[in-house]
Amino acid sequence: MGTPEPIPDEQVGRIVEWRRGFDATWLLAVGLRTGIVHDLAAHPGATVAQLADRLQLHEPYAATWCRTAHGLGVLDIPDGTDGYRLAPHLDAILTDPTDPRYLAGYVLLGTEVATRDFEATAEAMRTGAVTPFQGRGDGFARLVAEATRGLQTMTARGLLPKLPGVADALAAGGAVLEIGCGTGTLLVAVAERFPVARCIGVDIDADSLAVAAEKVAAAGVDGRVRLHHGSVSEALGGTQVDVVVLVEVLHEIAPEQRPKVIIDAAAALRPAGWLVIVDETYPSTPQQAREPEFWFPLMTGFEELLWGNVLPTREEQEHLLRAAGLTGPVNRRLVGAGFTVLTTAKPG
Ligand SMILES: C[S@@+](CC[C@H](N)C(=O)[O-])C[C@H]1O[C@@H](n2cnc3c(N)ncnc32)[C@H](O)[C@@H]1O
Repeated sequence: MGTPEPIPDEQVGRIVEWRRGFDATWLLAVGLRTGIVHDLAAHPGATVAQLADRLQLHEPYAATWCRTAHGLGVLDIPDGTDGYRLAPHLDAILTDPTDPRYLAGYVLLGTEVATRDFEATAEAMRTGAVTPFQGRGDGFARLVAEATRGLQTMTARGLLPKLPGVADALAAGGAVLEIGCGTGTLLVAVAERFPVARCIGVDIDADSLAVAAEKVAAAGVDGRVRLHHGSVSEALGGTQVDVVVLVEVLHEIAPEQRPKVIIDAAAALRPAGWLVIVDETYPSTPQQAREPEFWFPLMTGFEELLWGNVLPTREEQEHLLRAAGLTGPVNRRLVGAGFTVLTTAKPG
């Protein structure tokens, strides 16, 4: 027996629910841009009048924002008060960039970037026009870095140090190569966590690398973090590293360039070194497109259509590893909203 056909009102309900998600995303963005979210994190229980006064807001608008946010479950009303506080955990998720669940950047990437890309999408559907990542400027690069910040934190703090041998190697002055290092958040986190480790970041986006250079200098780790604009083979010139990591990068690499990038990554690894890929896996079949684990990558594929991105399927990911001589076991697990973590050690 297949799934029963939905009745018309169920279909109406689904569309209204999607539309509510659109408004909820904008409500969060407005709350972040105006400072309401941060103010409530700092002053739980604030009244509308206090918020309006502190943030110089039009009070009736602030009241509507709070009433709506309360209705959506973004805010709670502490018992016996007429004030508001953020619902549990939303202070960390929306205001703490060091939290692995931080999502404010992702919300703002939706309203600042996806909204504009979607405006151009109907026309692009006819032309196939692309506005690539590279060349969108440093504001875009910074926003992407904020959107992926939780993943970078999770990778630097939780994932890399737990791979067999990696923490010891880095603590003893070993090296990490990040391909597609963007604005350098992960490199700085690794360099700070392992005070004698060496880090190499490679990217093809000059704007991102300029921001990365600022962050690396500000963190005082510029003696151990080297940034390179161009290819991995040029950056390494034959030296080998203990770990190669790519976070939200494989799907950003043009499909025809992927085999060389992964071959270069494998060549850069010392024997028994680890390749770590944190990315999104596109459904291979129409049936998979309806499975929850593929919903997030499915949306990314649509949202990043204009960036020229084509998300890899599981089969493509595995073929790339095998074709690069990475023939050992591939560990695959799903994290967060729909990210795939692939880890494999280079044969010894
Ligand atoms: C979504 S960003 C991720 C940046 C960073 N890893 C992060 O998590 O924020 C993807 C990055 O991959 C870079 N990239 C795309 N193709 C590349 C290639 N062939 N070699 C190196 N970097 C590449 C882009 O320029 C961009 O900085």
